[in-house]
Amino acid sequence: MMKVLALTGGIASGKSSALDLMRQMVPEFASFDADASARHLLSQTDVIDQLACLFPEAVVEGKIDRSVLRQIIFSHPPAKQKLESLLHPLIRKECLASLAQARKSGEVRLFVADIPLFYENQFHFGQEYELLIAAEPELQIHRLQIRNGWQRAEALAVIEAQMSLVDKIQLSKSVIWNQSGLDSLQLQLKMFLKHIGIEN
Ligand SMILES: CC(C)(COP(=O)(O)OP(=O)(O)OC[C@H]1O[C@@H](n2cnc3c(N)ncnc32)[C@H](O)[C@@H]1O)[C@@H](O)C(=O)NCCC(=O)NCCS
Ligand SMILES: Nc1ncnc2c1ncn2[C@@H]1O[C@H](COP(=O)(O)OP(=O)(O)OP(=O)(O)O)[C@@H](O)[C@H]1O
Repeated sequence: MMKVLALTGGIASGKSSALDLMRQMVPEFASFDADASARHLLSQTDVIDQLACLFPEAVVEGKIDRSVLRQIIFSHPPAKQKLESLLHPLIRKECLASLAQARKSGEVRLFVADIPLFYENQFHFGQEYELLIAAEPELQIHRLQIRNGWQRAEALAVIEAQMSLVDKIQLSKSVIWNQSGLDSLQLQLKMFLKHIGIEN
């Protein structure tokens, strides 16, 4: 029987790292990545055409400049809402299609959807389990400075636009603290998977 898990957490909390580890730990594994879905959608002509009307400065030579778009939406809440109204229904559709495909294959033991805004948007897709990857804001900022080369203010703009860690912890059924090394993350994931009946 396939288990369906929603994986969430703030920016740079370690969701992709957790997803990669689970992929290595569980042989019959399938996943959906909402950020990858958004990137794919932003390369489609019909979406680019709509964004060219909404945010002309974010379209350069017929392509979306994601860095410009990020600066627009995180400094202007109504712009963020417009982008989300366009993309979220499409991301949701892709998530449901990916889940349906995993079910149909009959070979998947664990399906994980990495949904950064799972709690902000009440992005329910038929998940049976929810797992929050938690890291404190100072560590998120540090990781973004290193991984993305961002300034502190750029990182803070995104973190402040997301639900606070405390609020997410209150909503979440399971939490993994990702504040030390990958070994600790892997160990906690192993325990979580055992808890939901997936031995590895
Ligand atoms: C703003 C965009 C163009 C920035 O692209 P970029 O390549 O710099 O970032 P990437 O897509 O890898 O996202 C990184 C992280 O930013 C955060 N983030 C992205 N969009 C949002 C948002 N609308 N609200 C709050 N945080 C967000 C998430 O933590 C995400 O994991 C892009 O994130 C986007 O298209 N966002 C809108 C779609 C969306 O809401 N995605 C989240 C899916 S649930
Ligand atoms: N336990 C850890 N130990 C050391 N580095 C880590 C750990 N977890 C994550 N990182 C690093 O922190 C950064 C963010 O991690 P990751 O990309 O997994 O987060 P994310 O939540 O998927 O990010 P985003 O929301 O931006 O897509 C990466 O550079 C990753 O290598």
